[in-house]
Amino acid sequence: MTSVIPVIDVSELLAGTSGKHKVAKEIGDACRTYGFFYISNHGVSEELQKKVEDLSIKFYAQSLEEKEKIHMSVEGRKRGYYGILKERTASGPDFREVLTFGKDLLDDHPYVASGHYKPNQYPENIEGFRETVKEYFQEMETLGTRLIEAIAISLGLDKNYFYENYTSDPHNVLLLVNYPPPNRELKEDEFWGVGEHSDFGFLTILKQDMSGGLQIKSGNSWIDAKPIEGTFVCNIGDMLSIVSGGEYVSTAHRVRNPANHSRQSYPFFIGPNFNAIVKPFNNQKNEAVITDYNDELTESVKELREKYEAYRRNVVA
Ligand SMILES: O=C(O)CCC(=O)C(=O)O
Ligand SMILES: [Fe+2]
Repeated sequence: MTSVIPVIDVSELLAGTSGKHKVAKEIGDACRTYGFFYISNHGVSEELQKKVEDLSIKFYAQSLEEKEKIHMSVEGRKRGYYGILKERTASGPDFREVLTFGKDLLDDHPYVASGHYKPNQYPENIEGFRETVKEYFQEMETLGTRLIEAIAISLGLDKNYFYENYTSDPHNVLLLVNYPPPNRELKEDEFWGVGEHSDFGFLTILKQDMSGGLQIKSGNSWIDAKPIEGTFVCNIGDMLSIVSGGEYVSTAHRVRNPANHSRQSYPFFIGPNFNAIVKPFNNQKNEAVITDYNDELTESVKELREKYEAYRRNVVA
């Protein structure tokens, strides 16, 4: 692997013009070689990105007490804030703090009704936060849909393969992440902002600020995924690698804030529907193994899955 992660201009893909197949091919090549690529001309306005950044900076500048008012554990929400060194990767606790948001599902969605899926928590003391984050989430979903279509095409599949099999009701998550500058005296620079890991979903679309610090694994060495103005960094997650039969790689990456000020990044993770069974598109043998596993599901999960299928049929109909 060379140290050049490609920058792919996706304007023709978004416009649906004749160059879109070339874009799909470039994406496919990058997915096989690096599992990472940058996208430019992605259509998400600088103004909206700046609004998200300003709000996120405002949120993190608050006291811990204020931030913990929307802690993830509030009413078992699983969405909201968690603090520095509270999350772990293989190298140890991560030196970053995180705000997480999922999709706002309707109250009659079975996962909401059953209590498995809790509503988002927004910092209501910061004006415009809810609206802006929702708008950004929506933009990321739309952009992600186009990229996933291109990935399907690049694998020789129908453009709608992922939508039909996996992403009609996708489990997407947006993080607003703050990496404070490590304090040398406290030896905080011995921690990773986020240690070596791969993403577990389908595709991640990341907006990083200009601080730097993101690295991706290449054999036994690491290459910098430097910030490039006007681009997002995209990477393949474990589940999409599985669907591709291992053809597309889910590459390990890590971050340490090199700046003497906070680094911010906003990853948007695209994952399959909650009840999806992820399997290689071209491997029947694996499919059989995974179907056996299905028999081991507990009765309560089976029941929930059936309710969900019924709900999906209704929503789609
Ligand atoms: O902050 C970044 O640049 C990357 C974050 C990341 O890899 C993750 O949250 O999974
Ligand atoms: Fe990651």
